[in-house]
Amino acid sequence: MTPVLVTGGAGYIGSHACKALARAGYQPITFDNLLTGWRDAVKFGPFEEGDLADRARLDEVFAKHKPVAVLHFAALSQVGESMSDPGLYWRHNVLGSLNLIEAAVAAGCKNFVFSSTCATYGDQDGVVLDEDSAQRPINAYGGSKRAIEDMLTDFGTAYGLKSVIFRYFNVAGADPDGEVGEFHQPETHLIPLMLDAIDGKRDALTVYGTDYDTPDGTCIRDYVHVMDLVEAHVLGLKWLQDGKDSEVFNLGTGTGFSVREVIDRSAEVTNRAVPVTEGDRRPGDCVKLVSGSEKAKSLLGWEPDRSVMSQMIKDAWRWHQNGGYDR
Ligand SMILES: NC(=O)c1ccc[n+]([C@@H]2O[C@H](COP(=O)([O-])OP(=O)(O)OC[C@H]3O[C@@H](n4cnc5c(N)ncnc54)[C@H](O)[C@@H]3O)[C@@H](O)[C@H]2O)c1
Ligand SMILES: O=c1ccn([C@@H]2O[C@H](COP(=O)(O)OP(=O)(O)O[C@H]3O[C@H](CO)[C@H](O)[C@H](O)[C@H]3O)[C@@H](O)[C@H]2O)c(=O)[nH]1
Repeated sequence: MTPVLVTGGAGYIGSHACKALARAGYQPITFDNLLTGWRDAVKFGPFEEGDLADRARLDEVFAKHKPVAVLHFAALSQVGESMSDPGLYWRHNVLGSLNLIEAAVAAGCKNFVFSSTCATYGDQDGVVLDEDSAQRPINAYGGSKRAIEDMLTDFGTAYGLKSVIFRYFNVAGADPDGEVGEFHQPETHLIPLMLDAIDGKRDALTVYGTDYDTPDGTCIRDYVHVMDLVEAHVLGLKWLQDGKDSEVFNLGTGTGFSVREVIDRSAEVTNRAVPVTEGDRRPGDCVKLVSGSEKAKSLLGWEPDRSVMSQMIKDAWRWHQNGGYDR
């Protein structure tokens, strides 16, 4: 099996990626410090505990496994936290990624797949965002991710590092087999918080802002199923292995859902009421983020067939009721 290094493989998206990679005939080697991830989520290949800040440990892992590519998911990724503690995000995400990129180049591993985000676009007056849209992040999380994108471009020019950069929109859902799923502690994402409220694990879901300039006053996002998202990564990896050029791809569906629409759909899918309270806007939130994602479909042949809102909620609900990890 072809070894690939997966940073953040113990986290939500990384663990699903490891499953997809193993299915596609790769050996996913998880490199993770378990800061927000789970040892029990590492099920599809070897585990190497380590921190991106530790260059010697990275060198050791590259030398041991000789991966042909890196898939880099490890990061801090909470918009609100990045507003209140920007230094943490710049240090952790940017310096950690610099260490990783330098270690990859030093080890002669020249294929790199990177988890970027629609947060790099910032607020752009409700336009559909495609890969050529300007990047004007309004929070330190998005700023840190844009900086890493720039770093990959510079290392490409200097050392021939080839990269596929994926700008994810909002990732949701879980592995339908229930082997892995979304489990953050604390949780900050809309759908799992809503399922907690439905289930009585929290009193209510707080809607962050009801006075936005949108049809129902709540923010709009483009939700993509985690299983579809990780399939794009397998395609991105093959793209690089085929010797193709560095590329940037959005991963979303092109359809926006407001917070209220997601709440209504969840009530339908679970057949339960969603306890809701209305709260203030959350600092750093964009009004509307919707993807132009034709490029991934046309160049990579990506087919996001599970990214239907009711399916994402259904899969998340199943995991919510039966899943979870012990460390
Ligand atoms: N969830 C989303 O909707 C979304 C949207 C856009 C982009 N992303 C990006 O996707 C990636 C994965 O997100 P996720 O939701 O799976 O997050 P997650 O928190 O579940 O997973 C991140 C993993 O990285 C590990 N990690 C963090 N810092 C590390 C370090 N310094 N060294 C080693 N391991 C470290 C954590 O322990 C965790 O297992 C992130 O880069 C995030 O920015 C996520
Ligand atoms: O309790 C909550 C949680 C969220 N929301 C709202 O629901 C929407 C989605 O919020 P999430 O926290 O689920 O997702 P974000 O859009 O903030 O963040 C996601 O997209 C970002 C890009 O904007 C980053 O990439 C990040 O990693 C990823 O989780 C936002 O309008 C948010 O204000 C609420 O109303 N109440």
